[in-house]
Amino acid sequence: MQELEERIQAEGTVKAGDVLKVDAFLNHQCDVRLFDHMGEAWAKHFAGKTITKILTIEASGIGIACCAARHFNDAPVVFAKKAQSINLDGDQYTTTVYSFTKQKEFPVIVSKKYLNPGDHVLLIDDFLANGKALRGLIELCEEAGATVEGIGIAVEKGFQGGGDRLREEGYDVDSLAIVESMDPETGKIEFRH
Ligand SMILES: O=P(O)(O)OC[C@H]1O[C@H](OP(=O)(O)OP(=O)(O)O)[C@H](O)[C@@H]1O
Ligand SMILES: O=c1[nH]c(=O)c2nc[nH]c2[nH]1
Repeated sequence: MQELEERIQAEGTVKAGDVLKVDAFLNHQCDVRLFDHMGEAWAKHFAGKTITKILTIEASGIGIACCAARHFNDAPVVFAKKAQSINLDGDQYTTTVYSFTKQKEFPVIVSKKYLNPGDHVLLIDDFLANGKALRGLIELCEEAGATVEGIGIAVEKGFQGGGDRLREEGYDVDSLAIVESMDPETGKIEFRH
């Protein structure tokens, strides 16, 4: 998606440790017009698939998933929580996920009320790196007996391999920008096309 690639080139910075910082528009300050265009692009890619639910993981996927939902017949958005809470009641699907930016394991929890065997799920997230977050979400869908229809990602870091492993397994992964290489010394960012 040209618009997203241009924003990454203009406003993204490359940090040590394979970190791309795009918090000016994607995952701290949020450009909702861009999010809307991203939703439009996923709706085009996944046209023909019936999506009954959008599933994401807190925190950064939530805003993007909500904007995307407007392009999928206002499908309900469920976000997996990364902490137990007194506000979480009843039966839950749970697993654990290693967080890339926080560098520790988190529980990943969805109430059984909000993910059902009949659901056809679109997974949405801001970043795909090693694929740990998506593995967690896929596991929750498997526990629930829900079908994963596709995966929409804003920025995939292709060199970390998580996306290609999922594609090899047959998942339809639509990443709107795939970073092929990035250099913290020069700041150079190259995309896969
Ligand atoms: O493919 P992976 O290696 O799993 O990396 C991608 C995940 O990493 C980030 O989550 P993180 O917990 O780091 O931060 P967040 O709270 O901003 O969502 C991002 O939002 C994705 O969910
Ligand atoms: O802001 C972010 N930058 C990254 O490089 C990254 N990888 C996973 N999650 C990420 N979030």
